[in-house]
Amino acid sequence: MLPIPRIQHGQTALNRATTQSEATRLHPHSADGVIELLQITDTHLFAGAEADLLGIAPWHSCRAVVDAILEDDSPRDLILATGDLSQDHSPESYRQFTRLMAELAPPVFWLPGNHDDAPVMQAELDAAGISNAKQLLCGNWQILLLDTQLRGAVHGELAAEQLELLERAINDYPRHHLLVAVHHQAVPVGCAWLDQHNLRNAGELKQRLARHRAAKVVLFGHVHQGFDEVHDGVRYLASPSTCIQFKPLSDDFALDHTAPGWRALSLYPDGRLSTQVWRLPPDAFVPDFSATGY
Ligand SMILES: Nc1ncnc2c1ncn2[C@@H]1O[C@@H]2COP(=O)(O)O[C@H]2[C@H]1O
Ligand SMILES: [Fe+2]
Repeated sequence: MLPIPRIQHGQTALNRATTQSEATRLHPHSADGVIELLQITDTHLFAGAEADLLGIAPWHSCRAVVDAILEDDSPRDLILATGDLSQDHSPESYRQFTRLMAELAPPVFWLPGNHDDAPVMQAELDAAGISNAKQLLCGNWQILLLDTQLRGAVHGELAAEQLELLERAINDYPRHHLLVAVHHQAVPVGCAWLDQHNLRNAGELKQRLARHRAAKVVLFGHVHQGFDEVHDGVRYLASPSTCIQFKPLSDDFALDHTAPGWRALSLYPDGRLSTQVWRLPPDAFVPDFSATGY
């Protein structure tokens, strides 16, 4: 009798993904080894497409973002969905997400945000054939998707096993450039109300990144605004949400008058990167402030 093939941890149903040890290998489309990726974050979807979040319907704004991405047919290698995919935690809200993502060709990888119900999320994304891989090797880059969710809290924390995953990834692939994706911000973004809801043990992340000698990028969601700063040699990047935007540099909770968006990144084999925030046209899905009160 032939042995039953053993599915290794990290293996996915994706065409272009093969597995070695715990990491999932992806092969960049481009012959020169540049990795093209998109960040989509904080979709905050409900079960119902018409449901409202502070003056806009997140399904419709996410639908418009997917349409805008589809207008540009340049090849992409992967999409990172950095949490708060659901607003109401319902299985149907995750099915709304998987149906929208199914329209985009590249494989999607994900991590949970403070709003997500991780078991429901995983069940629905698994059922839709979306990979649960959290350690990717793509060309000269390693991409890690870490879980910062602390159940019941708005702020985040990296649990011991997440820190071990990071430590192991750095030890196993010291020459790969490293992109760590998380939900919560590890550096202040300048909004006092939101910076209380940060990654509480960011120091643990920073200590480990400081030991890594190749390029280092931390990509996060949660802040519903674009962000791009370098701290101690680490590039910290965030994307606008596909729904509501928070007002930059505001001490108190306030919405911004900017349109929903996403981030595109090109990761070069030598560790450089280029990146750009894209948004829907001005005034698209900007809430009526007189109605929401913010
Ligand atoms: N009016 C508000 N004032 C303060 N916090 C809020 C308000 N509305 C929503 N929030 C919370 O702030 C959180 C920050 O981003 P989240 O998307 O995690 O979800 C948000 C809500 O949990
Ligand atoms: Fe969010």
